[in-house]
Amino acid sequence: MGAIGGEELINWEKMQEMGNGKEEKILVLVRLRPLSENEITRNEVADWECINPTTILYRNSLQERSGLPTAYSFDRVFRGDCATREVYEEGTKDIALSVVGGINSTIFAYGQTSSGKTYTMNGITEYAVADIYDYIQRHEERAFVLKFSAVEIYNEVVRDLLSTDNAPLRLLDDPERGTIIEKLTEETLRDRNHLKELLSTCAAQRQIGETSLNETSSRSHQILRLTIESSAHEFLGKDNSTALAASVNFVDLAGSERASQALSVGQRLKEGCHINRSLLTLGTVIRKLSKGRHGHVNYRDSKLTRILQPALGGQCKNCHNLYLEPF
Ligand SMILES: Nc1ncnc2c1ncn2[C@@H]1O[C@H](COP(=O)(O)OP(=O)(O)OP(=O)(O)O)[C@@H](O)[C@H]1O
Repeated sequence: MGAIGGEELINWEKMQEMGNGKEEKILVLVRLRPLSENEITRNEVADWECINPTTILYRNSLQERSGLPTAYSFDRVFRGDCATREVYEEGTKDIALSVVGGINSTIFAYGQTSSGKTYTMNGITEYAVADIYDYIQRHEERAFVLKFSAVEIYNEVVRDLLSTDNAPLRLLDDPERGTIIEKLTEETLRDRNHLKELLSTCAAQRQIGETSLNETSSRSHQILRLTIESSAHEFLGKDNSTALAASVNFVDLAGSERASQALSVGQRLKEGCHINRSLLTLGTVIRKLSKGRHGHVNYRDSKLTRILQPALGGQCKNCHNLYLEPF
């Protein structure tokens, strides 16, 4: 992504180009996690190393027959000692903020259990919300309405994270809007503190399981959706309508560990199967979309991809997505 110009948080020309499909719409970033205190105590060493801003090296010589490290390239890679602020500023800010310009966007965190997905997404969501509100404050010429909803998908069951009612929610097909979630709470936000309160509610409600890899592992996918509608206060004529509406999704995916590695049995194994199947579907959908969306895209194979279909490009012209992959 290019630099953001001057005072503006948004580079409008760039947004227009993205909306017109002239620019890359899927970016993949990798963030390495620093070793935890436990890992340091066990004398573990990191297998991965960033050698430049777009390349990481895998050097686990035990598993490499050739003994040579393998290099992998991504749109951007971040070292273990970089702050979340840096990941946000350099990798995700433009994408999160494209929502105020009327462009749908989605930021996913994908990776193995305990790789730092929730840590990274919490920080990115917080910075994005602060920037969006700062932008709104500086644009008094427009009227903004912000709406927020949040769901988790656990074992292919969808639940409302803003409701104390734990009942599963149904997905319905709307001919205009694609998949919609029946009876989902959508809060109209009063101010940024209201959103902070709702984010705390979501964190408390999210299904937490315990695995042998991470004591507070998230075994569900979480989708936080912020929808922003805006229009100019001044009427510019019906042919010059400036009304904009778009959503940004912050998606913290469940951990993708192998069943054998996590010593999973019973409920944990069932969770792992659902998680891996939905991640596989998401991967297939993203791969097909990145190749130009020819032929059938299997959104319907999991609840995760059904819910994200409008944002991923199933129904919209203006979409922009980021795949953030902590190792
Ligand atoms: N960049 C980082 N710097 C410091 N600590 C980190 C970083 N990333 C993650 N951690 C810590 O590592 C632990 C695991 O992180 P986190 O819970 O975010 O992983 P996760 O990928 O979301 O795991 P799961 O899929 O099981 O929910 C947490 O204690 C978190 O505070």
